[in-house]
Order: sequence, then C-alpha cells, then structure tokens
Amino acid sequence: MGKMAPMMIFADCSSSTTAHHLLPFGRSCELWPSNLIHSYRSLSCSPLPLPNPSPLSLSYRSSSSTLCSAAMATESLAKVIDGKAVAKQIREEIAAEILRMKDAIGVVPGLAVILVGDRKDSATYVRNKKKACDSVGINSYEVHLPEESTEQEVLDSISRFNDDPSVHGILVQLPLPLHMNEVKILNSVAIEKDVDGFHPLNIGRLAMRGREPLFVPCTPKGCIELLHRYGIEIRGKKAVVIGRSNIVGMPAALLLQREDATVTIVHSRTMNPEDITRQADIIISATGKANMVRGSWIKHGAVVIDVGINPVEDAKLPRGYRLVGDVCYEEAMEVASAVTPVPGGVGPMTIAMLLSNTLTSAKRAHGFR
Ligand SMILES: NC(=O)C1=CN([C@@H]2O[C@H](COP(=O)(O)OP(=O)(O)OC[C@H]3O[C@@H](n4cnc5c(N)ncnc54)[C@H](OP(=O)(O)O)[C@@H]3O)[C@@H](O)[C@H]2O)C=CC1
Ligand SMILES: Nc1nc(=O)c2c([nH]1)NC[C@@H]1CN(c3ccc(C(=O)N[C@@H](CCC(=O)O)C(=O)O)cc3)C=[N+]21
Repeated sequence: MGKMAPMMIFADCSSSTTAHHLLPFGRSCELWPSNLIHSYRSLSCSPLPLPNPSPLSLSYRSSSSTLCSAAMATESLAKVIDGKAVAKQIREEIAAEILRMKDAIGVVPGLAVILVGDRKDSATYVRNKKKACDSVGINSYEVHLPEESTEQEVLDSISRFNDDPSVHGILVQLPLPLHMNEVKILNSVAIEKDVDGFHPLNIGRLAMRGREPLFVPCTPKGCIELLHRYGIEIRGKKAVVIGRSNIVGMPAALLLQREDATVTIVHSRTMNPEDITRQADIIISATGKANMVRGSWIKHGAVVIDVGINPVEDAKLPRGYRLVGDVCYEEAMEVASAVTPVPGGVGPMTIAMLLSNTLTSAKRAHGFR
C-alpha cells in the first residue's frame, strides 16, 4: 500500500459525474482519517453483504439498492462468494488440527506480530489477528514499538522471535514507518517462520517451476482457496490480475499460473485495462481504487475476486465511512457469475490463511503430520 498514480477515478460507480481525488494511505495517521476517506454520495452502489445462512452453499443475492439504476433493470445473477463463512469453516478445521497436535505431542503453535507506530488500521488488523489466534488456540505474542523506533529495534525483536522455539510464525505488520528499510526488515525474518510468505526466497520459489515455497502469501492464497472451495475451475482459464504489488497482485498472478491459468497482469501503466480485463474468466483486483472496475469491464459469467479495501465517506454511519472494494459490486453482480463482497470476502480469508500458515509451520518444526 502507499503508492498511487496521480489520477481521478470515481468513488461512486452509480455516476461518472462525481469524480473525487482518491488519496493514498498516510503513514502515521488515524484510521481512517477524514482526508483519506473517499467522498461517497448517498447514492451508493455497494450495499453491505447479506448474511449467508448456509456457510459453503452458493447463495444468490439480489441487489438491495434501489438507487443504482443499472442494478434495478434486472435481478442480480451472480453468486456471492462468502469469504466470512469459508474463513469460519477453515478456522474450525484449524482448531481441530491444533487440538490433535496438542494431544499428540503437547505443542501449541505460536504467532508473533510486530507492530510499529500508531496507524489505526494496522492496530485493528493486529487486534483481529490476535482474536483469530485465540479462537483457534494459537498462542499470540505482540510487540508494539513506537513510530520513532529505530530499524535496529525492529531487527532485534525479529531476532528474538527467530530464536524462540515457541514462536512458529513472525509477521511484521506493513506498512512500516518511512524511515525504515522494509526490504532489510522482511529479509531478516527466518524463512521457516515467514508465515506472511514475503521473504524473497519464498517468493522466488513461488515463481519457479518445480520449487515449493515454505509459505504462500496469505491474501493471494485466500483468493485461490475461495475459488477451490467454490468449485471454480482455474486450469486453462484466462485470468486477469489488476495490481502487481509484492504482497497481493504479483503473488496472486504467480499462484494462478501455478494453477494452470493463463495470466495477464494489469497495472497503472496498462493501456486499455478495460478491454484486457473483459477477456478474463477470472478477475482478481487489488489496486486500492474504490469502484474502479465497472460492470463494463467484466465478461458475462466471469468470476470476480475483489481484494480492495477502500474507505469511502458515509455520513449515515457513526464512524463516517464504510469499506468498498475495487469493483463496483452491484454492477459486477449483474454480469459476473460469482463475486466476493467487501467486507466479508477476501479479508477474512487473509487472516484464516495466516492461521493456516502458522499451523503448517508448527507442524513442520516438530515433524508432526
Ligand atoms: N483483503 C485483504 O486481505 C487485503 C486487502 N488489501 C487491499 O488491496 C488493495 C491493494 O493493496 P496493495 O496491493 O497493498 O496496494 P499497492 O498500492 O501496493 O498496489 C496497487 C497496485 O495497483 C495498481 N494500480 C493502481 N492504480 C491502478 C489503476 N488505475 N489501474 C490499474 N492498476 C492500478 C498499481 O500499479 P503500479 O504497480 O503500476 O503502481 C499497483 O500495482 C488495497 O485496497 C488494500 O487495502 C491489501 C492486502 C490484503
Ligand atoms: N505483514 C502484513 N501482512 C498482511 O497480510 C497485511 C499487512 N501486513 N498490512 C495490511 C494488509 C491488509 N490486510 C488485511 C487483512 C484482513 C482484512 C479484513 O479482515 N477485512 C475485513 C474488514 C475489516 C474491517 O471492517 O475493518 C473484511 O474484508 O471483511 C483486511 C485487510 C492484511 N495486510
């Protein structure tokens, strides 16, 4: 996160006449501070997801917005891919495995999280990770360092966790303060504890045929897991990944390729992104641009995985904003065959995959199968 091309896009997909500058995330600010919340008219095109009564069933969902004219014309056709429900099921599977390991060898997995600074969004993510660890029986350890800490202090914390046998996974919450060298810090995490999958050795192995990374980055892994659990075939399909960041877009493209999709990557310098995206059977979008992907970008029947988490202004809510994805949800529901909502799609899967990687790491460390 953090980079952004200077551009105008529409925070509201129901109208192209209300353009707003979308601002990048700040580095040391309140989340979501008012200057970072994209203006969003009350004519919202993205209703909150409805609860899905049957965890892994493919639910049909009709548009609840009466204001999005495109959505009013026809009943929504797409299935909602319920990441929240799938993540819950995965947590239950992980909890059972952790009990089995504890009973057999007396080992409980441990996850260490290092948080530097006072970004509210980071603090929320870290809190959610701790809650998720508690829910499955993973021991969690947290180090919270002040914004003005030195790089060496972060490296020292990592080093302590590298040497601690009760810690099987280490996560350095990103973004780090600007004065720190992210590359150096991420490289210092022991590869066998790199549950984020961000170490260059893990990424390198992910990119190479015939090599296996010890860990796959959680968000892309969660996207693929959703496709698998919904029985969506990847092999031979045309996939377009929008975004090429180290933590989402690039590893998502590598994973899709490993799954035998034919992959195209769209980024901020791509010409005609709309035409390229419209070729895709599977779209994974991770740009951080609210509602950028319109219905017209999506081929009829395509599957849409929306990774974006973008705060937009919503005066009706007490906190003054809500979260939307990169994809205009209601328009996507009209043309796609399946769509992930935001929130409740990829986000909960990211955390479930972190727990899964931590369990894998503990099993590997103790030779437990
Ligand atoms: N659900 C989850 O679990 C997670 C969600 N996220 C969310 O996913 C989004 C992306 O995060 P992250 O990958 O870290 O973001 P980055 O800012 O690191 O990367 C964004 C990518 O999108 C590309 N991009 C930006 N604008 C456009 C555009 N107009 N057209 C095409 N491509 C564009 C950029 O291209 P270029 O390379 O040319 O600059 C870049 O590759 C954010 O909303 C973030 O909050 C992130 C992590 C986990
Ligand atoms: N080292 C590191 N690893 C990460 O994996 C990492 C990171 N740093 N920095 C920030 C991004 C972002 N990220 C999210 C995780 C969960 C949700 C999530 O659970 N979202 C909920 C909504 C949460 C809410 O309502 O605020 C949802 O989409 O339903 C979102 C985003 C992990 N990241």
